[in-house]
Amino acid sequence: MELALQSYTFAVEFDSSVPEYYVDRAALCHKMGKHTEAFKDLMSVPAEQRTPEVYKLAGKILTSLGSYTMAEQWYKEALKTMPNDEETLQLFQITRTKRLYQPINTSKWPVRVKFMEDTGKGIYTEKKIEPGEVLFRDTPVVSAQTIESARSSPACSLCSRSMLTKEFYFGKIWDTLTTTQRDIVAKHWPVVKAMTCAHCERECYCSEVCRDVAWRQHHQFLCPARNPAATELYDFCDRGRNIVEGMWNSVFSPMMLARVWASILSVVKFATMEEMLDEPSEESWQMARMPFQRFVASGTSGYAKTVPDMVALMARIFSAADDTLTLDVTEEEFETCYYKVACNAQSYSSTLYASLIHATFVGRVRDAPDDAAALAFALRDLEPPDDQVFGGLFQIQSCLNHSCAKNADVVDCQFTPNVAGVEVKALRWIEVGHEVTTVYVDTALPRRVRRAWLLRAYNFLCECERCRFEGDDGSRCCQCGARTIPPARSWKACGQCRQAWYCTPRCQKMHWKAGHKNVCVNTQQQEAPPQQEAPAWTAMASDVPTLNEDGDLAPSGGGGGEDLRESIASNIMGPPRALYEIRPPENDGVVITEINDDEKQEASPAAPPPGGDDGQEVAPTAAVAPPGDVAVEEMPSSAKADDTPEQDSVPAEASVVPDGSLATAVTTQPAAPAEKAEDATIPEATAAPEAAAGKPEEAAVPETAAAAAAPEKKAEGTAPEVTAVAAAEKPEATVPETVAATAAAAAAVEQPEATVPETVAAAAAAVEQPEATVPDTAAAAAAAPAAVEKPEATVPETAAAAAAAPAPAAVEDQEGATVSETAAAAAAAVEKPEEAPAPESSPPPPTPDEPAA
Ligand SMILES: C[S@@+](CC[C@H](N)C(=O)[O-])C[C@H]1O[C@@H](n2cnc3c(N)ncnc32)[C@H](O)[C@@H]1O
Repeated sequence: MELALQSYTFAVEFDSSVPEYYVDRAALCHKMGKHTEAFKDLMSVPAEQRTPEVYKLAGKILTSLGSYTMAEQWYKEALKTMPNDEETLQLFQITRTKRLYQPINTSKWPVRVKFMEDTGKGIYTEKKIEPGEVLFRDTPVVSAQTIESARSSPACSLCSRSMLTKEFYFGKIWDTLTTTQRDIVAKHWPVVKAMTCAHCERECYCSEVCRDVAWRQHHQFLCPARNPAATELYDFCDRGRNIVEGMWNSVFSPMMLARVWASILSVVKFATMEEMLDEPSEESWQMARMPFQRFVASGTSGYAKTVPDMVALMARIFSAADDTLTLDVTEEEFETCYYKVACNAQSYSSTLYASLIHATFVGRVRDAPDDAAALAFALRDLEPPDDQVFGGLFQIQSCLNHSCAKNADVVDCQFTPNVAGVEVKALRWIEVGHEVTTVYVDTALPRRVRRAWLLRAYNFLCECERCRFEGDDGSRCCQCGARTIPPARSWKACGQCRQAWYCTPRCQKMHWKAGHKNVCVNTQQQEAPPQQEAPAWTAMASDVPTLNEDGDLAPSGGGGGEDLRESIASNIMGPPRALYEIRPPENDGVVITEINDDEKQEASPAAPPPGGDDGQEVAPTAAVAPPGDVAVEEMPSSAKADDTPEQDSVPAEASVVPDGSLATAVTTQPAAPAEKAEDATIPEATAAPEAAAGKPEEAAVPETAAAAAAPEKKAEGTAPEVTAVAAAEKPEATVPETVAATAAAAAAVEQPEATVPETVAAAAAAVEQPEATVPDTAAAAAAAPAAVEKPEATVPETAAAAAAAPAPAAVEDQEGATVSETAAAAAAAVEKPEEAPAPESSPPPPTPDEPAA
C-alpha cells in the first residue's frame, strides 16, 4: 500500500488539477487509517467538482474520525444526487446511530444505558435493586422555570431554589400591614436574598455565583439590556400564557428553547476565544451542540408553522445575540429543538421549596403566641405558596422509558446548595438486567386513552405489561380476541380491575396466568380521577384523546387499526408535550412524582375480590347486553345468585371460528379440577349492569373457595420481556441491515472507549454546510408504512431506507432526519393484538394441578 501511496502522490504532484488523483489517494489513505490526510485530499477537490462518491468517501472518513455530525452532512450531500443509494443510506444510518447512542457515563451508578431496537435508549440495571434504592442522580444540561410557576413562585433562575420573599408572599396585603406587623414578619421570615441580573431586572438569582454562571451559560445572549430582541421573550413569559395556541405546556417554557441556543452560542464563543480565532470553527459548533444531540425528538414537522411569531422572535434574538456570533433559528432548527425539549423535559425543583420557607415562617410565628396574635388577621386569607417548578433536560434521566407499570420514580434532589437535580429511585425489587421505567402519562386513565396520549405526545404505541394485559372495552375478549355479537355487547369485565374482558371463565383464567395477575389492580384503590384533582396536566390531557368522532381510538374497541391510523393522520396534529408532572411534596417534602403514581397500588397490593360482592359488581364501562343475545347465553350459567361455586357445573365456552367471529355453538366441557391457590385469586368477571340485573345467574363467573385469597404481588421487572414481545410484534420486517445498524449501535453503547473522537480540526475547517436541518414532513410521517429515517426531506422513502432504519422510536436529531415508529406501524400493532405472540412472561404449561385448558 505504501508503494501505491507513493504512486498516487506522484500523480498528484504531476498534475494537481486532476481531482481523481486526490480522490484515489484519499481512498487509499482512508484504507491505511490515515484519515486526516485522506480528508485533506478530499478538500483539495473543488466544491463544484465533488461527485456523490466524493461526498460518500468524506462521510466514511469523518465517521472514522468520530466526527459523526459532519459525516452525516456529507452523506446527505451524497444522497442529494443519489437518493436511492443503499450503501450511503446504510452508512448514514449507522453514523447517526453511533452519534445518538454513544455511551452515556453511568459508571457511578448500578445502571447502564443500553440501546434497544424498539424503544431506543433505555436504562437497565447492573445488579438486583432494592425498593427505595437510588438508581442514579442527574443534573440538568439546561433548564428554565415554567411560565406558570415563575408567576406564582419566584426562584433562582439558575439553581432553582425558592426566592419566596415576604413581600412576594404577602403580595397586596403587604402594603396594608402596619409597621409592627411587618417587623414581626421580617423577624420570622427565613432569610431569602434575591438579586437580579446586573444589567436587567428580568432574572433573579440567589447568589453572585449563580448570577455569574448564568451569565456565562446563557444570559449574556438573552439579557434584554444587551439584546433588546429578548425583551419580547421575557414579556411573553411574564404574561403567563403557558399555553400558546394550545402548545406550550406547564413543563417547559420557550425560555428553555432560548437557553438551549444560548448555551450553544456560549460554548462556541468561549472556544473561539480560546483558539484565538476570528471566526468560530466548525469543530466548536459541533462540540457546542454535542450535549443536545443525544436527546431524541419525536414529532412531525409543521409545528413551527403553528407558532410563527415565536419562531420569528427566536430568529430575531439569535441573529443579534452577539457582536460576532449569530445562530440561524430556521423553522427546522426551531422544530428540532422544540421536539427535543418536548420529548425529554423533566420537571423538577430545588428541594429548597417555597413551601419550606413558608412552613418555617409559620412554625416560627406559632412558637411566638403574641406574634401569632398580631398577625392572625393578616394571615387569615393567605394560602400556602406554590412551589417553584423548573423544566430541565437531563442526560441520563432522559433515557428513562415509559411503562404504565413503572418501577421507578423521579424525585427532586439537591446536590449542593447551588445545584439541584433529580434522583431516580426504585419502587420495588428490580432484577439485574431489567429495564428501569417511569411513567409519562396518568396511569389511572384507561388503556386506550393512555396509549392515544403516548402515541400523540411521544410517538410510540405502549406495549408495556399493563397495556398487554388490559383491554380497551368489553367488545373483545382479552384472551382469545373473540368479539361480541353485536359489537355493542360487552363481555364480562375482570371483577377487580375492570380493565380486562373475557368471553369465558376459561379465557379469564388463561389471561390471568399469562400475565393479567401481574397488572391487575383494583381501580377503586387508585387515586381520585384527574378531573377531581385538576392538576396542570388535566388541562393538557383533556384535549388529547379526541381520536375520532366518538372519542375512541376505534369503534367498539378492540383496537381497530384503521381507525387508529386514520385518527392519527387526521387528529394527531399537535406536537408532543412532556407529561411529567410535579406533585406537591409529600411527607418528607421532597417528593416529585409523575402524573400518576401507581406505586401506591404496588405498595399495597389490591385487596382480594370481596366475597360474593365483587362478583356482583359491574364494570362501569360495560355495555348493555340485550336479553336473549347469543353471547349472553354463552356465558356461564353455573353462577348462582349466592355465588356458590358449582364444581361440577360446566361453564359453556364461547368458541371462535377461524374468521374471528364468535361461534354460536356451545360446547360443554368437563368440570375444572380444584384450582391452585394462584389461580384461585382471579377476580371474577363482572357483567354489564343491565345484564347483571336481568340475569343474576349470569352475573359472575363461579367463585372458587380460594377466591378471597390475596392476589399475587405484581411480577417485577418484566420490561425485557415486554421489549422482546413488542419487537416480535412489530409489523415491519427487521432486515439484516437493520440488525447490523442496531448491532453497531449496541456496540457503540457498550464500548465507552469508542467515544473519544480523534481530532477533526482539518475536517471541521473544510465543512461547508454545518447545520442543514431537515425534519420529516407531517405527510411523510403519516403516510409512511414502515419506520423510515430520511436523511433529507427530499430523499424519497424507499424500501432501502425503511430497511436501514435502526431505531423504530421516533428519533429526530439536531440535523433533522427522523427515525420513526410511524403511526401506521403503531396502528398495525394495535390492529392485531390477538395475533401477538404469547408473551414471554407467560407461565409454563399448566401442571396437573392446574385447570385443564
Ligand atoms: C424521554 S425519551 C426516552 C429515551 C429514549 N428511548 C431515547 O432513545 O432517548 C422518550 C422517547 O422514548 C421512546 N419511548 C419511551 N418509552 C417507550 C416505550 N415504552 N415504548 C417505545 N418507545 C418508548 C419514545 O420514542 C419517546 O418519544
